[in-house]
Amino acid sequence: MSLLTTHNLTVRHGARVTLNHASLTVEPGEFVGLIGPNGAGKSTLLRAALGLITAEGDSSLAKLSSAQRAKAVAWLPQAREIAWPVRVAHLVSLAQNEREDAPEVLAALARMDLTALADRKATGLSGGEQARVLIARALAQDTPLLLADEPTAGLDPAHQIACMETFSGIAKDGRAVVASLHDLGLAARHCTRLVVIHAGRIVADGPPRHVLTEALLSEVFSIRCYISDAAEGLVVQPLGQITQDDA
Ligand SMILES: Nc1ncnc2c1ncn2[C@@H]1O[C@H](COP(=O)(O)OP(=O)(O)OP(=O)(O)O)[C@@H](O)[C@H]1O
Repeated sequence: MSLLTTHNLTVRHGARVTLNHASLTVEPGEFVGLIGPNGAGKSTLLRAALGLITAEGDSSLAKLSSAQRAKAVAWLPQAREIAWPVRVAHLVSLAQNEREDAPEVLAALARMDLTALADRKATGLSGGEQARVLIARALAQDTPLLLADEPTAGLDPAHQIACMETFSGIAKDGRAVVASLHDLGLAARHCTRLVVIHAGRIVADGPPRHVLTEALLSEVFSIRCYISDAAEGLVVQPLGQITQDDA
């Protein structure tokens, strides 16, 4: 059974259409990377799919009551700053009725390399450490679906890889993750599927090898990339901007 279905999801901000008839179905086993330039509509799609902002069209999650939705989906928003001076373990345990010894809480802390920081005040951590705490809280919710808005932002390379491998593991377990991402290399290597948003529209949707072509990267991102199907997997490295002089 699909974990998320949107049909013709459309968002307007005043006269501007910021999400234009976005239709998407997410199945168990998928790790979907949402990619697109700044302002393309990635956060808008995630928030409209969750029912957090007013939208036309349908989303299977937006129809749920808040109690049903908390069981169906975990949500990691883009904002990462933690305002409450609570212990890290306590903040993560909020996803499990404040049971700090719940296996989901302990596993999430370990997965985000936070076990040694579990007794520290969350507000006293670095920006990247706070980001890992919020990812851990979303993981501890242990839902069939996780929606994450730029989960790897602010993380060092090792923790970015750990985050992507964790999400990949969730998909391999038969659940699903949809994450907006700016790092095309990480998206190419770890996602099972990429959905490209450009000016509010879904313009490509498929396996990374099919989606990440020179033509699409030029058209949507105005960049040149090195693309190689290496033994380790698909490698995509942005090389430079395409300017009007190159056209
Ligand atoms: N509350 C709002 N009022 C007016 N315009 C908005 C509002 N929220 C978003 N937008 C506009 O909607 C468009 C899509 O924004 P969105 O945040 O979805 O982009 P994004 O793809 O997530 O970008 P980024 O990569 O920069 O996070 C942008 O042009 C943005 O300015």
